[in-house]
Amino acid sequence: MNASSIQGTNPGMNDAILQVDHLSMKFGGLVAIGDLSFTAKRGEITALIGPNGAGKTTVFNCITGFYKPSEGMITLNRADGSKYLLERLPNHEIPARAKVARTFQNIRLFSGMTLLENLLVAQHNKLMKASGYTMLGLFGFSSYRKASAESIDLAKHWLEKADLVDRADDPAGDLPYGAQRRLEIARAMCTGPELLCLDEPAAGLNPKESLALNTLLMDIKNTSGASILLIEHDMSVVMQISDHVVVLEYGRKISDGSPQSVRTDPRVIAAYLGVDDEEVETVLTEVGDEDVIEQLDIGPDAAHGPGTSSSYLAGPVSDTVGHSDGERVTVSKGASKAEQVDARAATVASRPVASQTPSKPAAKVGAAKAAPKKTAAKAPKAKAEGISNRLDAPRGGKADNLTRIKGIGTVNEKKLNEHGIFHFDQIGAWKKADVEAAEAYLAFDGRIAREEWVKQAKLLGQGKDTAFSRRVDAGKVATSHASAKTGSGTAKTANAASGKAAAKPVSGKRGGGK
Ligand SMILES: Nc1ncnc2c1ncn2[C@@H]1O[C@H](COP(=O)(O)OP(=O)(O)OP(=O)(O)O)[C@@H](O)[C@H]1O
Repeated sequence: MNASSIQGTNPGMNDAILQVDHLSMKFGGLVAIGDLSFTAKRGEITALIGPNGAGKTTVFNCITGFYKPSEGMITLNRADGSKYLLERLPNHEIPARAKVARTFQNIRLFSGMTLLENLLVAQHNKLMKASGYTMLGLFGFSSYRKASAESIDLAKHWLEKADLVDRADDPAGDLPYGAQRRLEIARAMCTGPELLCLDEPAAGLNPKESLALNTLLMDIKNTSGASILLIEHDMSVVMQISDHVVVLEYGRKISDGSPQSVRTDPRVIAAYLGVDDEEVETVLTEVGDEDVIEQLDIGPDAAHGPGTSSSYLAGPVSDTVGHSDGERVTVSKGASKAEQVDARAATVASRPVASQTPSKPAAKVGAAKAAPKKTAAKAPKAKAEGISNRLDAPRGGKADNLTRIKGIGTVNEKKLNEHGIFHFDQIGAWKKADVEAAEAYLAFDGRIAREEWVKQAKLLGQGKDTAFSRRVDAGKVATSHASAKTGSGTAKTANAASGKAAAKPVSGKRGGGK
């Protein structure tokens, strides 16, 4: 036993299979994860969601040993009572000893090998051990024969579960995309995990394939004893199969609870919509969800969200974050939409009771204007006007659907339009000064460059697609446009046109998979 394994100190079943305590991960000056704590319960499906760049994959990389966290503790409680501190375990030991398996955003199968071979390769360690790490396997050593037969049985078992047994002898590369995703999960299950970590398993799947995936995941949960930690942007998957949802924004936890509670959490809605502080409540009112507006008036729900003095948020997000080694790094001001909702809720909650009239959303919009205004992120108007290729109106009276650019939601598209930006080629031609000017009024410090809007816009302007625009066009991402590829219109008219798209902001994503 070493420091990473605490065998026998915790006999019996621990309710939590995974406990993440005060996890932080920084890359240079960027805090990708900041003081994150959450628990995944044994036998449950826990979803980790959040807009692009929220830090979800980084959390997975810390759990599976790809990254060593800057701070914090990740404890894996196995069913036999042993505990593993994953941040201390060498990454090659995490699957074997802690029994954690993962899949990746991009499919990593051996495409030239058959399905069966892919599943046998996953059991390589077991077979090597049975061969005594020699060539005895080749000579029919009995322990190897037995292990080999067991491996084949296990592979067949998971091929059946994944509804792929008929294609066991086909090359993996010949499978349709959705089937390849299921094969990856089957392969991970062949390693006998207690915790299965899946990074965007539904990305790029059509509705039928999504359904097959849901069925497989529910089957794993109900019959294998494995618990699942899921990163997913497809909210139809998250809401249907998750027991518990943890929401990240800019590396901080902004909500944690049942799918229903998270779905109606104003912080989550604000984070996904990507609006700025003046618009948070306006958007919620436009969304027309009385429950959400009500919550905004009475303040955060202490049962699942951060309270006013909450440790959930680990300090102000738009602030300077201290680290144990003395280094201080800055998270861009005004970055967190969730925090803006909290600030607004606190302001509204401090109003005299008589002024709180929950049945009059219009009055609440008025009250919202009393909330603190953003300061540093808001630039002088002159700077905001400084984009070189503004137009007075869209060419031919028709704007491009800018929400096909990963990072631009309906609210920001509306703002861009208001500032004379209607077309992909305009954004594609932006120079550094234009990007800065746009960031000034969008309050997006550095995000336009990080999300590569210019590069995306160039491609889209040439009539090409990006992975994200394909997701928008396939209806996988909420958009303001009736027809994803064309048209424009304001967020308001779009909400009216697309009905539920706006009323259920959590059902879309602000960006797409990598
Ligand atoms: N190796 C790295 N070096 C520097 N920055 C990194 C690295 N890995 C991630 N980041 C940054 O950390 C932040 C979180 O990234 P991460 O990939 O974890 O987000 P995510 O929530 O998984 O996003 P997505 O939904 O787009 O996959 C981003 O700003 C990203 O650019």
